Amino acid sequence: MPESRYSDLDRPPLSEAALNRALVRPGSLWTGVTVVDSTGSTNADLADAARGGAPEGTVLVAEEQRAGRGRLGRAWSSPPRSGLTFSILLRPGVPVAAHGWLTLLYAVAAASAVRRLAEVDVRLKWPNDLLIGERKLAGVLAERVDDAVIIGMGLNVTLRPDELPAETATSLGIEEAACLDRDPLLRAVLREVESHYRDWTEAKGDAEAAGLRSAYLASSATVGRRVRVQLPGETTLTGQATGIDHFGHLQVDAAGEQYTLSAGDVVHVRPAA
Ligand SMILES: O=C(O)CCCC[C@@H]1SC[C@@H]2NC(=O)N[C@@H]21
Repeated sequence: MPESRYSDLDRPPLSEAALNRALVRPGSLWTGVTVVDSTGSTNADLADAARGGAPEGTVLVAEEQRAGRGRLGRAWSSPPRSGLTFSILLRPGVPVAAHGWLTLLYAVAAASAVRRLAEVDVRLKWPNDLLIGERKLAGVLAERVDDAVIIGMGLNVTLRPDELPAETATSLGIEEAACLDRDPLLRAVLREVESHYRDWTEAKGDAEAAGLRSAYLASSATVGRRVRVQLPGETTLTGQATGIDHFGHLQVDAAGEQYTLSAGDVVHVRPAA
């Protein structure tokens, strides 16, 4: 893996004031952006805030997380100011059955923003990992708290190879991306999330009508591939990923048997024949 060109000196802090000026406006989804130096987990903090009645559109960004949470009980870690670790609070007034699409919506929006600003080819591993090639650039974690949904994202920006949690991960610095400035990256992701979220809520959670299903499929690195899926528990399923259903679930053909998966850890085995 090539060395990153970036050092700790290239890790300036985020500006809370600038982010609020850019994002919090009349009619905007975003109601306030808070940047903290260090916390356990921005998802956990916003879950507490949601229980306390915090409004939709609350954004919490941490320069450092000491107990960042990942999908399937994993951890998410990155050195201070080397990535973007942030969460948003939504209170979607659409049927709960459609909420499965929220993480996919977030991944589509983030991929589009990063692609545009950083000029890298980002694709999505189901359900919501952002990949460059086969390496993970970012992950998304959604958690429900009563009628609220907290969605957190970790995006590797200037991490060096020795700072990555695994050989299967990467960062924008390592990929020699056109933008390594976290302020515009964060703004672009949140603006894109807002736009997709508006379309989706106006379509009452119908991903087809909102154009979300086709947008997800266009960015998918999983559909059409042979996959091995670690299901919750000890079960593994190997087969061909054939599509995404009405609920955002992955459809897999395993030796002629059709499966629909709502959760799981996907490994891309090899390209589709
Ligand atoms: O790929 C994954 O497993 C999801 C990772 C999500 C990490 C982010 S970082 C900000 C937010 N706060 C957390 O504790 N987790 C998410």
